[in-house]
Amino acid sequence: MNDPGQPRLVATDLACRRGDRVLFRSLSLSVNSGEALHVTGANGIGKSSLLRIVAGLLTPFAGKVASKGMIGLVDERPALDPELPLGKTLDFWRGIDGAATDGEALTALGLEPLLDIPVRYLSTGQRKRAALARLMSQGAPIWLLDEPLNGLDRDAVAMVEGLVAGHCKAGGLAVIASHQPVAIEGLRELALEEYAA
Ligand SMILES: Nc1ncnc2c1ncn2[C@@H]1O[C@H](COP(=O)(O)OP(=O)(O)OP(=O)(O)O)[C@@H](O)[C@H]1O
Repeated sequence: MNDPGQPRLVATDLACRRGDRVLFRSLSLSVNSGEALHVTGANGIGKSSLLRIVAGLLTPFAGKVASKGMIGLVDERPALDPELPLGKTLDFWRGIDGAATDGEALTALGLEPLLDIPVRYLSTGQRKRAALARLMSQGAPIWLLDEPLNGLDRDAVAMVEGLVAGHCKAGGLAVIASHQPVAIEGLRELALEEYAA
């Protein structure tokens, strides 16, 4: 039985329709504190749509999502002002999030040498790491990560896998949509398949 004080995510009988296409139907998932779920499937199958539904950014065609704990989402659109130096835009979010772990996140993600560089000049992998730093400083127990390993080199992939594993070990939970293999102990898989009407 899950402790009522711990984060939890439950989706029941979800259906998702985009345009005139049903992407999935009767999809349920449950992720408890300490667990990570890897959502896999072909391009366009609906992984990002599922994460957006779980985050409350997209209304499901059917079904419902219940969550306990704040949700943090990292996707292809990091909310980092492209004109500002990285340090300043992370400071902006730290002011809003009010969390005190930013220094830890910067070190963990190797971002300290990049703080004076405008976000628009950062490489794909650097920008991804910056978005993860913002997520870490947010202090949300529920992490929704859409392709978090895209653009990362091998060392950075291992670093992010370690951060997610550490987050779960500390009582958080994570849902990761990724084409790439994700090496996290105990990771469960939810494989999305083509929906046949
Ligand atoms: N706003 C929209 N209106 C209509 N269709 C959309 C919209 N956004 C996405 N789609 C379609 O929904 C389908 C699923 O998209 P989604 O981004 O969820 O897939 P995905 O599994 O994350 O893909 P990828 O692996 O390529 O990132 C795609 O066919 C896409 O074209």
